[in-house]
Amino acid sequence: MTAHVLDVRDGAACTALVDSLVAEHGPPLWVVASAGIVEPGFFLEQDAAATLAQMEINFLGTTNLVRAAAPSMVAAGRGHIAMVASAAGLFGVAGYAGYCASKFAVRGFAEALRIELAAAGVSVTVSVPPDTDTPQLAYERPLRPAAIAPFAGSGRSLPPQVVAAHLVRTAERGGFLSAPTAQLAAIARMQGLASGIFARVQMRLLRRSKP
Ligand SMILES: NC(=O)C1=CN([C@@H]2O[C@H](COP(=O)(O)OP(=O)(O)OC[C@H]3O[C@@H](n4cnc5c(N)ncnc54)[C@H](OP(=O)(O)O)[C@@H]3O)[C@@H](O)[C@H]2O)C=CC1
Ligand SMILES: CCCCCCCCCCCCCCCC(=O)[C@@H](N)CO
Repeated sequence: MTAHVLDVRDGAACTALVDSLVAEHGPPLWVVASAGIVEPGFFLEQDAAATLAQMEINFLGTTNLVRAAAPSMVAAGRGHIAMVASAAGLFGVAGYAGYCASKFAVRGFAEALRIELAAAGVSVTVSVPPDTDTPQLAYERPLRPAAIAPFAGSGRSLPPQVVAAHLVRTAERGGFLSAPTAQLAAIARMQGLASGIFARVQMRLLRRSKP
């Protein structure tokens, strides 16, 4: 296993790294966009830099990686694109307005991209986990507004391995939302009804228009 370091805000760096990896190894079977940050705090008490940083890394960073990797996967006709959003990308959580926006953005992007790539055989899956035991959660907990902690911190936090394994399983069976707890899965199912129908309608249109 090898690791390479880059800033996902740098689209050119994402393209250069992915291009060199594709040249060496061929198109990826898996791409996981997980880089993210959280800056908790009530919106009116936060500066614009926090909103910007969360959008740039969580949302635009995700699109930079996908833009770099997807063309070779489409050409290969296979592969899984997985993105890590959040339960805060399913519903609003006070104290997380900018974070929620960035994660809703990831989910909206993925929902549309999934339709666009379906005929090419490339799957798109989004993880919407609750609190997960990582350094980010340790950073976030003391900054989470106390008034919202009874809701935002209501569930037990999951081990990252559980979240990751659920995402892989969901992608492998062609599912869209990976909601790794029963409650979140129920919420995702309720909310996704219309999106699921609209996706099928659009996939049919795209398949028909293919030369
Ligand atoms: N932990 C939680 O409770 C939850 C997390 N999530 C999401 O899961 C994803 C992973 O987070 P998690 O593992 O918890 O957090 P961590 O802080 O533990 O890890 C985040 C990773 O993102 C990287 N990263 C941050 N900024 C950039 C950047 N500009 N360019 C490249 N890499 C960057 C960090 O790299 P480095 O260390 O080098 O800065 C780090 O490896 C995030 O998108 C997060 O929002 C979703 C729901 C719950
Ligand atoms: C009837 C009530 C049912 C409620 C079920 C859902 C409860 C879970 C609330 C989840 C709050 C948001 C988690 C944000 C995780 C996250 O992205 C940050 N930890 C990032 O670091």
